[in-house]
Amino acid sequence: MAQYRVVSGSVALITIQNPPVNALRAAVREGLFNAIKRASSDPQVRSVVLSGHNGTFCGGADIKEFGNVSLPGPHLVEVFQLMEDLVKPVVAAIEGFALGGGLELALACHYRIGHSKARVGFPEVNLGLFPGAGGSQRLPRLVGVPAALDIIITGRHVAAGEALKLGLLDKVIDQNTVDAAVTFAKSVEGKPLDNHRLGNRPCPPLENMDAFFEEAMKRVHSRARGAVAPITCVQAVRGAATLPFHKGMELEKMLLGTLFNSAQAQASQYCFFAERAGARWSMPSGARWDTCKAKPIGTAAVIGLGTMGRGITVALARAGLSVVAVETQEHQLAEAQRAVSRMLKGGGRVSYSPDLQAAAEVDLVVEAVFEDMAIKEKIFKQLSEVCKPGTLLTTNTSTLDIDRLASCTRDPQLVVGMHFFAPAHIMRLLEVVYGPRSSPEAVATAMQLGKRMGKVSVAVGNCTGFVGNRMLKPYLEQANFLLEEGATPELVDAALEEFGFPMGVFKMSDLSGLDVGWRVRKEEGLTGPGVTAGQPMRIRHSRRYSPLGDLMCEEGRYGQKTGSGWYLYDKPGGRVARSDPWLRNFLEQYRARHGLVARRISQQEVLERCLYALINEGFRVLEDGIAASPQNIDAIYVFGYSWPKHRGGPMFYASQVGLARVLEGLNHYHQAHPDVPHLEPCSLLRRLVASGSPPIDKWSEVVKGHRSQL
Ligand SMILES: CCCCCCC/C=C/C(=O)SCCNC(=O)CCNC(=O)[C@H](O)C(C)(C)COP(=O)(O)OP(=O)(O)OC[C@H]1O[C@@H](n2cnc3c(N)ncnc32)[C@H](O)[C@@H]1OP(=O)(O)O
Repeated sequence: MAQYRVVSGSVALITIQNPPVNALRAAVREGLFNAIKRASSDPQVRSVVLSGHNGTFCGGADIKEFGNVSLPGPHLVEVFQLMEDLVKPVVAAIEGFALGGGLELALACHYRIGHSKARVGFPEVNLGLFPGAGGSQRLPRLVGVPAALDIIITGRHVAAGEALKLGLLDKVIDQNTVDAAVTFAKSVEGKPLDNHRLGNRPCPPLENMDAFFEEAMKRVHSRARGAVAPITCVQAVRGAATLPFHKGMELEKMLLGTLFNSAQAQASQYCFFAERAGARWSMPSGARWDTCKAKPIGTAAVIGLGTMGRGITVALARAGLSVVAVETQEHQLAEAQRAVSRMLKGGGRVSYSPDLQAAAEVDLVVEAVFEDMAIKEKIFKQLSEVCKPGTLLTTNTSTLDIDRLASCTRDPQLVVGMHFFAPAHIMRLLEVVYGPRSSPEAVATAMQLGKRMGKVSVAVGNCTGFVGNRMLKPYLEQANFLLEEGATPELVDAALEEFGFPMGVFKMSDLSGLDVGWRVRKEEGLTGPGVTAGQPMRIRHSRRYSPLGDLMCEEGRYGQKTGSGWYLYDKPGGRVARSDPWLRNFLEQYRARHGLVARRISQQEVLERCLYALINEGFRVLEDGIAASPQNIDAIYVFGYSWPKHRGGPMFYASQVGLARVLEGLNHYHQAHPDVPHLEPCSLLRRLVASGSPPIDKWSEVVKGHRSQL
């Protein structure tokens, strides 16, 4: 786990060996501890170089170990202190990554030499923690409080060049880092080390320290959306700035104790693994990630250059593909060309054409035109004739039937959905949608392409809205029903924002445009002149329906783009939402017209109705085999719908709340609203509760049992 050998006559070279990222699990900590002791007592050794096997210094503490009540082996703090106290110089040779505990390890060394491509950082905040093995105390002493706080709070990866400027690295080199570190170690043998022991150094002084920390705390409170870890980061760094090292370490230990087994830390760490679980996809046919090969993709075409098409073009170009961007409307094409060039800052290989024929020779097409089945069918028919044999035809539809599009083509097995999220070049999620005829190779190719674009890709089955939008529907529906019953957009949004969403459902709807859902509802036959004539306004397909969104659109209130929606904006395109007296009147008149009596609605009811309805649909998605696992659903929600990471995604949240409580809540609300089928607890949820509410990683056993009885 920690290889020890003496090189160049006097240098103990200690190499951490725990692939793939050399995480500091118990055996590694033990190995390091013993290796340092050995170097200390070996008379031949006058200096030490610490490195990581296979070009990676260290990815930090082993997150998989965190669930253990008592961690075996020596504690990291103990290992690092032993290293810092060594009387022989220790040089960290940093290649690849030094993250979290890996950077803390490097900070306990006396010198740090990094490769020019190396990255360092403290991503613990993303795991609901902070650098609690000395990092919060040593980093400010090395680089100063403001830089340290920024690195610790953001969790960002710092490139070697910047780390050198900050003084975090002593040297950056392009050649073999270990060789350079060995040479350097020999050059400092026998020299005094006191100033290189960060625990001995005071923090560089900071003017207006109180004001600095007060401001930092205010900023963190406003951005953390209820997450505790960022607040603890500020408290710990303040300790470093004001306390002697050993006192700071005591504070750090106390603060880490409050986080380590907290619900938020568990949720965030669950998200870390859920993010990666999507890569191990499988299809109901048994096809899997490790048995299917992706086709090589060098060129792609994007059809339709609205907002989504432009973002997709940028994402593909940034991934190194040569892209043909097609838009039949000349004016839109010219505008898109300007916008894409701006986003790519002149880089990328993109050509533009008004003609679909330009897609003839590409390896893959992403269709991103208007959400209208007839238009998409026509395009797929044309693409099938125009493109060379073997071209993968994908669609960015957010709800429509992939199989219907596939049936318009010569090779339906080459058709999959690639559902991006706006803005497509920024949002991390990609839903890869397979229909009954999509080939495993097509899925593997889309998944691989998602990875190249840096996306969190999740393979899902074909149904209306796939996973994300299918679950969103009951959530939006509840929000509208709550307005009918007496809530305001402000009340609903406040409850959801307090829960941790960056934006409540109505602000989000104003941002994305109310007309988008209106168009989908028209397509689904839920609204439109031909549909509504002679029908009761609040019932569709024998169930409760809220026409509020349709009525708003009929008034021309599409949200931010028109200057009014659920809120009022100072101008079309304005961003600052203000309460709108018009809307209050509108809701009052609507309720009066339909004999609805407004009642007081609590934030708890808002949360339970919106979130439980969404979660209930998540169970149905699992039941139907549309998502392969709750982890996949949660990744979709965290990376596509901004579900707060510290709540772990909807299915994890349900497991934390308690499945029995969710079931009870749904039963309660369904009794109160029997005309709302989305509130009726689904059978998988009932079965899970009947099986004693197993932990989330055991749900699949109940799902399998459930499916085999279908
Ligand atoms: C004794 C404990 C005392 C408490 C001390 C508290 C203070 C210290 C805390 C920490 O150090 S927490 C950990 C901080 N480090 C991180 O957050 C880094 C996490 N890893 C990454 O960001 C990335 O993995 C990477 C290092 C940038 C590499 O990225 P890459 O894309 O190359 O690979 P991945 O697919 O992400 O990972 C490969 C494989 O490795 C698993 N893994 C990665 N890091 C860890 C880890 N720190 N612990 C355990 N496992 C890790 C990851 O899950 C992948 O596994 P598979 O999915 O392939 O099974």
